Amino acid sequence: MRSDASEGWGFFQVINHGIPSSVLEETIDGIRQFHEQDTGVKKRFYTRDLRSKVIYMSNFDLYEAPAANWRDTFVCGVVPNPPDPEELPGVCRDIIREYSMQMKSLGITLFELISEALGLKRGYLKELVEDEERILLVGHYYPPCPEPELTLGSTSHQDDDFLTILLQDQIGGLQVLHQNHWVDVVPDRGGLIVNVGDLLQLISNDKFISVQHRVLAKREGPRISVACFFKLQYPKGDAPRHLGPIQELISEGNPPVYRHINVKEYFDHFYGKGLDGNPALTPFRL
Ligand SMILES: O=C(O)CCC(=O)C(=O)O
Ligand SMILES: [Fe+2]
Repeated sequence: MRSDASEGWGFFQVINHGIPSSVLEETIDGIRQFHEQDTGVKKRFYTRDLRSKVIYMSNFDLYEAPAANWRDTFVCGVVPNPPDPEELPGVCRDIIREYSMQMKSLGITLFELISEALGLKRGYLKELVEDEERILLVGHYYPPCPEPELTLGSTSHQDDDFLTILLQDQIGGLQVLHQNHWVDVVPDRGGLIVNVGDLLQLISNDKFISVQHRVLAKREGPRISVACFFKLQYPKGDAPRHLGPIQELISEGNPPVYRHINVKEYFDHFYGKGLDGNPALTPFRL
């Protein structure tokens, strides 16, 4: 595992993940094939309802964010309730199921390593999310852009999850903010990128930092990326689900940086503002 950690741990590249390169290539290919089908075929999956099991759309935050992004997106929740095979698009059905299984197992390993890095027992984070874990598979398609200086593939943002495992093709365009400079994440064939998200920043009390990232629009393309978001299920009903800095990480010398939040409150804030470039955790800082 390589990391860029001089400002807190926020961004890694995982190389020895054990996932066959053919699976990575077929996943990119499957998502590309989905997006390159006739509009009439894709229409069946089009919805702006983020609660749907399978979603095809452009800009989830079209009506909230200040600007639209130059990309289309396919989304499906793969854990805990994956769609029935026939609910998935035929062109990428099998590879989505295979890739999801690989992600679930890599996610467990990453949660174990991060628990240990925080000085906690290996199973700590896994137990914390047990029964509530939600993994979303998100397949982006960034078409070639005739005027890339006028727009972005994705506006600067931090992810609303614990961590995101990201697979990108060879086109490039992803950048992370490091010491106030945008740094290219150069595509590495066979490598997977791991971005720390807001929820891990919150519970680790800023030991891990949610990485700010964006995607440039490019004349070359299309660019395909597949992001797996490890998050919590959106709380249903009235029972609040609270999350705050892990007790074991708090001491007199290390006071909590965040208050305990209701997860619904965080998600409502994140989706209410869209990808507007502002950190979603700010209102929850003490
Ligand atoms: O396409 C990429 O490389 C990044 C995607 C991303 O940041 C996201 O889905 O949150
Ligand atoms: Fe992201």
